[in-house]
Amino acid sequence: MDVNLHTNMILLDVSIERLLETGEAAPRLADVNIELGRGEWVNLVGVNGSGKSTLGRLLAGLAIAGVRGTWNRGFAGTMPSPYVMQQPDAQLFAETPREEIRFALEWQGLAPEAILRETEAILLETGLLAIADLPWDKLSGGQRQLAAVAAAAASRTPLIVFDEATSMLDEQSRRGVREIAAKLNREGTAVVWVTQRLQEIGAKDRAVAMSAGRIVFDGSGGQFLYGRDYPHAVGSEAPPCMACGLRLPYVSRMAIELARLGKLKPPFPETTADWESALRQVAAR
Ligand SMILES: Nc1ncnc2c1ncn2[C@@H]1O[C@H](COP(=O)(O)OP(=O)(O)OP(=O)(O)O)[C@@H](O)[C@H]1O
Repeated sequence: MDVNLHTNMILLDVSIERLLETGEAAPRLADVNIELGRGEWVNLVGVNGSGKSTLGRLLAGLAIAGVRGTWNRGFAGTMPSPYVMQQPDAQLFAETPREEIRFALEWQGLAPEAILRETEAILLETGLLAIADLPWDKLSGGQRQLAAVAAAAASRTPLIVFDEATSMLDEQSRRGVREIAAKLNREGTAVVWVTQRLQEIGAKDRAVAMSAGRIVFDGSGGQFLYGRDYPHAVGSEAPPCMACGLRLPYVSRMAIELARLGKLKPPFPETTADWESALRQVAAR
């Protein structure tokens, strides 16, 4: 057995340079240090061009030229992990959702009956059964992305990287993809979730933020939005989120303002139901 399978994935001082049009070298990744545990969920955030996709691809084990540093993919093994991108079309191999999922299962060398059984179960679970045999051009972008994610999930790898996989989707498809990722994670798959949607990150979830190729923050979602003292207090200085050029989500700005007025104390509500009850209390005071 591979002794690495129970160890964390580790990148130490990893850098990649890129050449600018002027001929100068600029960092694509600079001195990146990160550790990822088996079954962990990591949110990777940062402004456009900050290096999220490059790091995501590296964590997925995809080859990138010119990488320097040390890395060990530990529990993720030596084979590349599925890397789900924004645009589904570049990652679809087969002609229909059913074939796409069957291919992923065939790669694992399952027996034909097991492939048939699993394919049906996955199609049913992901809500793709009714459109399982339609060609891609008869499906919406959201349905094609769901099929790509279902196939990635079928491959049962210890890690999946989602690179802004829901950014082009409507709310229903977005929820569908997110649910598949959450289920995989509950079952033990580590997930790297690259996103620009900060409202997706829970206060206790791990957030890793990048800026100009560097990791500039690695901590909880709450600390990223409200400062290092969260949930005990809200920092008076710009939180790490703003320091790396991202806008605070609307609800976070509202929470900070209510805290400043003395009407709300951290930890702040997270679900819609908790917000409704908190706002009722604020209004009643
Ligand atoms: N194949 C490549 N060769 C050279 N430079 C690249 C390559 N791909 C990306 N870059 C550059 O590396 C930097 C980081 O890009 P990357 O795509 O990793 O960032 P990102 O945070 O994912 O951005 P976005 O949100 O726009 O996808 C950018 O300056 C980008 O222009």
